[in-house]
Amino acid sequence: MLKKAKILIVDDDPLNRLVLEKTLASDHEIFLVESGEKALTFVKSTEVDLIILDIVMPGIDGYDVLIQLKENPSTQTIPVIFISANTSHDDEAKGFELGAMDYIAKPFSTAIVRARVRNQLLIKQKNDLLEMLASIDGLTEIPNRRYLDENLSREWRRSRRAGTPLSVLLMDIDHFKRYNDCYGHRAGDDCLKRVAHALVTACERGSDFVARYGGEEFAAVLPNINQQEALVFANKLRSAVNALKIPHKASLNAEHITISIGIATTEFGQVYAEHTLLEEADLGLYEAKDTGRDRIVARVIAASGKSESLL
Ligand SMILES: Nc1nc2c(ncn2[C@@H]2O[C@H](COP(=O)(O)OP(=O)(O)OP(=O)(O)O)[C@@H](O)[C@H]2O)c(=O)[nH]1
Repeated sequence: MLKKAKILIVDDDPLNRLVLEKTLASDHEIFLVESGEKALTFVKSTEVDLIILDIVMPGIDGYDVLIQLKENPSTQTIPVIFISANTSHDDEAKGFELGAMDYIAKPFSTAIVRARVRNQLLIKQKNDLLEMLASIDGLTEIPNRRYLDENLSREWRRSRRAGTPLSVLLMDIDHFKRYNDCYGHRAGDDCLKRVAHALVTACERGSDFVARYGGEEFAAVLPNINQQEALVFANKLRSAVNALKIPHKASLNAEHITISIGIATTEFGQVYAEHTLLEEADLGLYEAKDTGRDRIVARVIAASGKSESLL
Protein backbone atom coordinates (compact mmCIF):
# COMPACT_ATOMS: atom_id res chain seq x y z
CA MET A 1 0.00 0.00 0.00
CA LEU A 2 1.31 3.44 -0.92
CA LYS A 3 0.94 6.12 1.74
CA LYS A 4 -0.98 9.24 0.71
CA ALA A 5 1.48 11.10 -1.49
CA LYS A 6 1.59 14.88 -1.95
CA ILE A 7 1.12 15.69 -5.62
CA LEU A 8 1.43 19.15 -7.13
CA ILE A 9 -0.55 19.70 -10.34
CA VAL A 10 0.62 22.63 -12.47
CA ASP A 11 -1.66 23.55 -15.37
CA ASP A 12 -3.04 26.88 -16.62
CA ASP A 13 -6.25 25.21 -17.86
CA PRO A 14 -8.84 25.08 -15.02
CA LEU A 15 -10.65 22.13 -16.58
CA ASN A 16 -7.48 20.02 -16.78
CA ARG A 17 -6.68 20.86 -13.17
CA LEU A 18 -10.17 19.81 -12.12
CA VAL A 19 -10.08 16.50 -14.02
CA LEU A 20 -6.60 15.63 -12.76
CA GLU A 21 -7.62 16.47 -9.20
CA LYS A 22 -10.73 14.26 -9.46
CA THR A 23 -8.63 11.45 -10.94
CA LEU A 24 -6.10 11.43 -8.11
CA ALA A 25 -7.73 12.97 -5.04
CA SER A 26 -9.16 9.75 -3.61
CA ASP A 27 -5.66 8.24 -3.17
CA HIS A 28 -3.44 11.30 -2.74
CA GLU A 29 -3.16 14.77 -1.28
CA ILE A 30 -3.47 17.19 -4.19
CA PHE A 31 -2.21 20.76 -4.54
CA LEU A 32 -3.18 22.87 -7.57
CA VAL A 33 -1.41 25.88 -9.09
CA GLU A 34 -2.00 27.56 -12.44
CA SER A 35 1.48 28.79 -13.39
CA GLY A 36 5.16 27.88 -13.40
CA GLU A 37 5.95 30.84 -11.12
CA LYS A 38 3.47 29.62 -8.51
CA ALA A 39 4.80 26.07 -8.74
CA LEU A 40 8.36 27.24 -8.00
CA THR A 41 7.16 29.31 -5.05
CA PHE A 42 5.03 26.45 -3.73
CA VAL A 43 7.85 23.89 -3.62
CA LYS A 44 9.99 26.30 -1.59
CA SER A 45 7.60 25.98 1.34
CA THR A 46 5.99 22.54 0.88
CA GLU A 47 7.64 19.17 0.28
CA VAL A 48 5.91 17.27 -2.50
CA ASP A 49 6.39 13.69 -3.72
CA LEU A 50 5.51 14.24 -7.37
CA ILE A 51 4.78 17.08 -9.80
CA ILE A 52 2.46 16.80 -12.80
CA LEU A 53 3.55 19.63 -15.05
CA ASP A 54 1.94 21.18 -18.11
CA ILE A 55 4.41 22.44 -20.70
CA VAL A 56 2.76 25.33 -22.54
CA MET A 57 1.76 27.96 -19.99
CA PRO A 58 1.93 31.77 -19.96
CA GLY A 59 5.05 33.05 -18.16
CA ILE A 60 7.57 30.35 -17.23
CA ASP A 61 6.80 27.24 -19.30
CA GLY A 62 7.03 23.65 -18.02
CA TYR A 63 10.51 23.06 -19.48
CA ASP A 64 11.90 26.08 -17.60
CA VAL A 65 10.15 25.04 -14.40
CA LEU A 66 11.86 21.64 -14.65
CA ILE A 67 15.25 23.26 -15.34
CA GLN A 68 14.87 25.42 -12.21
CA LEU A 69 13.75 22.47 -10.09
CA LYS A 70 16.83 20.52 -11.19
CA GLU A 71 19.14 23.44 -10.34
CA ASN A 72 17.96 23.55 -6.73
CA PRO A 73 19.39 20.77 -4.47
CA SER A 74 16.23 20.72 -2.36
CA THR A 75 13.90 20.12 -5.34
CA GLN A 76 16.08 18.28 -7.84
CA THR A 77 14.96 14.80 -6.81
CA ILE A 78 11.19 15.46 -7.03
CA PRO A 79 9.90 13.29 -9.88
CA VAL A 80 8.16 15.26 -12.63
CA ILE A 81 5.61 13.91 -15.13
CA PHE A 82 4.99 16.19 -18.08
CA ILE A 83 1.43 16.33 -19.35
CA SER A 84 1.09 18.10 -22.66
CA ALA A 85 -0.74 18.49 -25.96
CA ASN A 86 2.73 18.79 -27.57
CA THR A 87 3.04 15.20 -28.64
CA SER A 88 5.87 15.23 -31.19
CA HIS A 89 8.81 12.91 -30.55
CA ASP A 90 11.05 15.98 -30.27
CA ASP A 91 8.89 17.47 -27.49
CA GLU A 92 8.85 14.20 -25.61
CA ALA A 93 12.60 13.68 -26.06
CA LYS A 94 13.30 17.22 -24.80
CA GLY A 95 11.21 16.53 -21.68
CA PHE A 96 13.16 13.35 -20.90
CA GLU A 97 16.49 15.03 -21.63
CA LEU A 98 15.68 17.71 -19.06
CA GLY A 99 15.02 15.01 -16.48
CA ALA A 100 11.27 14.32 -16.59
CA MET A 101 10.36 10.83 -15.38
CA ASP A 102 7.37 10.37 -17.70
CA TYR A 103 5.39 12.11 -20.40
CA ILE A 104 1.62 11.91 -20.78
CA ALA A 105 -0.12 13.15 -23.94
CA LYS A 106 -3.25 15.32 -23.81
CA PRO A 107 -6.08 14.46 -24.15
CA PHE A 108 -5.26 11.93 -21.46
CA SER A 109 -6.93 8.80 -20.18
CA THR A 110 -7.59 9.05 -16.43
CA ALA A 111 -6.75 5.34 -16.01
CA ILE A 112 -3.33 5.89 -17.60
CA VAL A 113 -2.67 8.97 -15.44
CA ARG A 114 -3.48 6.94 -12.32
CA ALA A 115 -1.24 4.05 -13.41
CA ARG A 116 1.71 6.25 -14.34
CA VAL A 117 1.45 8.27 -11.14
CA ARG A 118 1.38 5.04 -9.16
CA ASN A 119 4.50 3.76 -10.97
CA GLN A 120 6.44 6.95 -10.28
CA LEU A 121 5.43 6.96 -6.63
CA LEU A 122 6.56 3.33 -6.24
CA ILE A 123 9.93 4.18 -7.79
CA LYS A 124 10.23 7.22 -5.50
CA GLN A 125 9.36 5.17 -2.43
CA LYS A 126 12.12 2.68 -3.30
CA ASN A 127 14.60 5.47 -4.02
CA ASP A 128 13.78 7.14 -0.70
CA LEU A 129 14.35 3.83 1.09
CA LEU A 130 17.71 3.33 -0.64
CA GLU A 131 18.63 6.91 0.19
CA MET A 132 17.75 6.33 3.84
CA LEU A 133 19.72 3.06 4.01
CA ALA A 134 22.72 4.79 2.44
CA SER A 135 22.54 7.45 5.16
CA ILE A 136 22.54 5.13 8.17
CA ASP A 137 25.65 3.82 9.91
CA GLY A 138 25.59 0.01 9.90
CA LEU A 139 26.95 -0.50 13.42
CA THR A 140 25.20 2.18 15.48
CA GLU A 141 22.12 2.61 13.25
CA ILE A 142 22.29 6.40 13.55
CA PRO A 143 22.89 8.80 10.61
CA ASN A 144 26.31 8.44 9.01
CA ARG A 145 28.85 10.95 7.74
CA ARG A 146 27.22 11.16 4.31
CA TYR A 147 23.96 12.25 5.93
CA LEU A 148 25.81 14.71 8.12
CA ASP A 149 27.67 16.27 5.19
CA GLU A 150 24.45 16.72 3.20
CA ASN A 151 22.59 18.23 6.12
CA LEU A 152 25.42 20.48 7.18
CA SER A 153 25.61 21.76 3.64
CA ARG A 154 21.88 22.53 3.62
CA GLU A 155 21.94 24.18 7.06
CA TRP A 156 25.05 26.16 6.16
CA ARG A 157 23.30 27.60 3.09
CA ARG A 158 20.20 28.38 5.17
CA SER A 159 22.27 30.08 7.87
CA ARG A 160 24.10 32.17 5.29
CA ARG A 161 20.85 33.18 3.59
CA ALA A 162 18.99 34.05 6.77
CA GLY A 163 21.95 35.30 8.85
CA THR A 164 20.99 32.89 11.64
CA PRO A 165 23.40 31.09 13.99
CA LEU A 166 24.59 27.57 13.32
CA SER A 167 26.62 25.34 15.64
CA VAL A 168 28.51 22.14 14.97
CA LEU A 169 29.77 19.71 17.61
CA LEU A 170 32.51 17.12 17.11
CA MET A 171 32.69 14.47 19.85
CA ASP A 172 35.23 11.73 20.43
CA ILE A 173 35.30 8.91 22.98
CA ASP A 174 38.30 9.29 25.27
CA HIS A 175 41.01 6.62 25.24
CA PHE A 176 38.96 4.31 23.08
CA LYS A 177 41.96 2.43 21.76
CA ARG A 178 42.74 1.48 25.34
CA TYR A 179 39.11 0.38 25.76
CA ASN A 180 39.37 -1.94 22.72
CA ASP A 181 42.73 -3.25 23.90
CA CYS A 182 41.38 -3.90 27.39
CA TYR A 183 37.88 -5.29 26.70
CA GLY A 184 38.13 -6.47 23.07
CA HIS A 185 36.80 -5.14 19.77
CA ARG A 186 33.30 -6.60 20.23
CA ALA A 187 32.89 -4.83 23.58
CA GLY A 188 34.18 -1.72 21.78
CA ASP A 189 31.39 -2.08 19.22
CA ASP A 190 28.79 -2.40 22.00
CA CYS A 191 30.19 0.67 23.68
CA LEU A 192 29.92 2.65 20.42
CA LYS A 193 26.28 1.57 20.08
CA ARG A 194 25.42 2.61 23.63
CA VAL A 195 27.16 5.98 23.30
CA ALA A 196 25.43 6.61 19.94
CA HIS A 197 22.06 5.79 21.45
CA ALA A 198 22.65 8.08 24.44
CA LEU A 199 23.67 10.97 22.15
CA VAL A 200 20.69 10.55 19.83
CA THR A 201 18.27 10.28 22.75
CA ALA A 202 19.54 13.58 24.14
CA CYS A 203 18.47 15.42 20.96
CA GLU A 204 15.00 16.80 21.61
CA ARG A 205 14.50 19.36 18.83
CA GLY A 206 13.57 17.81 15.49
CA SER A 207 16.14 19.96 13.69
CA ASP A 208 19.10 18.75 15.82
CA PHE A 209 20.75 15.48 15.01
CA VAL A 210 23.82 13.42 15.87
CA ALA A 211 25.68 11.34 13.30
CA ARG A 212 28.56 8.89 13.52
CA TYR A 213 31.35 10.88 11.92
CA GLY A 214 33.72 7.91 11.70
CA GLY A 215 35.45 5.46 14.07
CA GLU A 216 34.78 6.60 17.64
CA GLU A 217 33.88 10.13 16.57
CA PHE A 218 30.38 11.65 16.46
CA ALA A 219 29.08 15.00 15.20
CA ALA A 220 25.99 17.12 15.77
CA VAL A 221 24.51 19.89 13.63
CA LEU A 222 22.45 22.48 15.54
CA PRO A 223 20.60 25.04 13.40
CA ASN A 224 19.68 28.38 15.05
CA ILE A 225 21.79 27.58 18.11
CA ASN A 226 24.25 30.20 19.34
CA GLN A 227 27.39 29.47 21.31
CA GLN A 228 25.83 29.65 24.78
CA GLU A 229 23.04 27.29 23.77
CA ALA A 230 25.52 24.96 22.08
CA LEU A 231 27.56 24.81 25.30
CA VAL A 232 24.44 23.86 27.27
CA PHE A 233 23.58 21.19 24.70
CA ALA A 234 27.15 19.83 24.62
CA ASN A 235 27.11 19.55 28.41
CA LYS A 236 23.88 17.59 28.16
CA LEU A 237 25.52 15.16 25.72
CA ARG A 238 28.64 14.84 27.85
CA SER A 239 26.50 14.15 30.92
CA ALA A 240 24.38 11.61 29.01
CA VAL A 241 27.52 9.61 28.17
CA ASN A 242 28.90 9.95 31.71
CA ALA A 243 25.55 8.73 33.06
CA LEU A 244 25.95 5.44 31.14
CA LYS A 245 28.81 4.66 33.53
CA ILE A 246 30.39 2.20 31.10
CA PRO A 247 33.43 0.94 33.05
CA HIS A 248 36.78 1.82 31.47
CA LYS A 249 39.53 0.70 33.79
CA ALA A 250 42.23 1.44 31.20
CA SER A 251 41.20 5.09 30.82
CA LEU A 252 43.73 7.67 31.98
CA ASN A 253 41.13 10.31 32.87
CA ALA A 254 38.15 8.52 34.48
CA GLU A 255 36.87 5.14 35.63
CA HIS A 256 34.19 5.05 32.98
CA ILE A 257 33.71 6.06 29.35
CA THR A 258 33.81 9.83 28.71
CA ILE A 259 33.75 12.05 25.64
CA SER A 260 35.52 15.24 24.64
CA ILE A 261 33.68 17.84 22.56
CA GLY A 262 34.71 20.64 20.23
CA ILE A 263 32.11 23.28 19.31
CA ALA A 264 32.19 25.74 16.44
CA THR A 265 29.52 28.41 16.11
CA THR A 266 28.82 31.12 13.63
CA GLU A 267 26.47 33.68 15.10
CA PHE A 268 26.46 36.70 12.86
CA GLY A 269 25.86 35.38 9.36
CA GLN A 270 29.55 35.76 8.45
CA VAL A 271 30.64 34.54 5.05
CA TYR A 272 33.08 31.67 5.41
CA ALA A 273 33.78 28.42 3.63
CA GLU A 274 31.38 25.56 4.28
CA HIS A 275 34.03 23.28 5.77
CA THR A 276 35.24 25.92 8.24
CA LEU A 277 32.75 24.94 10.95
CA LEU A 278 33.95 21.32 10.98
CA GLU A 279 37.59 22.38 10.96
CA GLU A 280 37.02 24.77 13.87
CA ALA A 281 35.07 22.14 15.82
CA ASP A 282 37.97 19.76 15.20
CA LEU A 283 40.43 22.32 16.60
CA GLY A 284 38.17 22.66 19.66
CA LEU A 285 38.09 18.88 20.07
CA TYR A 286 41.86 18.71 19.78
CA GLU A 287 42.16 21.34 22.51
CA ALA A 288 39.66 19.48 24.72
CA LYS A 289 41.78 16.32 24.39
CA ASP A 290 44.97 18.21 25.00
CA THR A 291 43.72 19.88 28.17
CA GLY A 292 42.56 16.73 29.96
CA ARG A 293 39.59 15.10 28.08
CA ASP A 294 35.98 14.73 29.33
CA ARG A 295 35.53 18.43 28.53
CA ILE A 296 34.22 20.93 26.01
CA VAL A 297 36.01 23.63 24.05
CA ALA A 298 33.89 26.11 22.09
CA ARG A 299 35.16 28.30 19.29
CA VAL A 300 33.35 31.23 17.70
CA ILE A 301 34.09 32.29 14.19
CA ALA A 302 34.14 36.04 14.77
CA ALA A 303 33.15 38.73 12.30
CA SER A 304 36.84 39.27 11.52
CA GLY A 305 37.04 35.64 10.34
CA LYS A 306 39.42 34.85 13.23
CA SER A 307 38.37 32.26 15.78
CA GLU A 308 38.68 32.23 19.53
CA SER A 309 38.57 29.42 22.06
CA LEU A 310 36.39 29.34 25.12
CA LEU A 311 37.14 26.53 27.55
N1 LIG B 1 35.44 -1.56 18.42
C1 LIG B 1 35.58 -0.63 17.49
N2 LIG B 1 36.66 0.19 17.52
C2 LIG B 1 36.77 1.15 16.60
C3 LIG B 1 35.83 1.32 15.60
N3 LIG B 1 36.21 2.38 14.82
C4 LIG B 1 37.38 2.83 15.34
N4 LIG B 1 37.71 2.10 16.43
C5 LIG B 1 38.91 2.22 17.28
O1 LIG B 1 38.94 3.47 17.92
C6 LIG B 1 40.31 3.68 18.34
C7 LIG B 1 40.63 5.15 18.24
O2 LIG B 1 41.91 5.32 18.77
P1 LIG B 1 42.66 6.71 18.78
O3 LIG B 1 42.34 7.48 17.53
O4 LIG B 1 44.10 6.42 19.08
O5 LIG B 1 42.00 7.54 19.93
P2 LIG B 1 41.75 7.20 21.46
O6 LIG B 1 42.41 5.93 21.90
O7 LIG B 1 40.28 7.27 21.69
O8 LIG B 1 42.50 8.37 22.20
P3 LIG B 1 42.01 9.87 22.39
O9 LIG B 1 41.06 10.18 21.26
O10 LIG B 1 43.25 10.68 22.31
O11 LIG B 1 41.36 9.96 23.71
C8 LIG B 1 41.19 2.79 17.47
O12 LIG B 1 41.74 1.79 18.25
C9 LIG B 1 40.19 2.19 16.47
O13 LIG B 1 40.53 0.85 16.13
C10 LIG B 1 34.70 0.44 15.55
O14 LIG B 1 33.83 0.50 14.69
N5 LIG B 1 34.63 -0.51 16.52
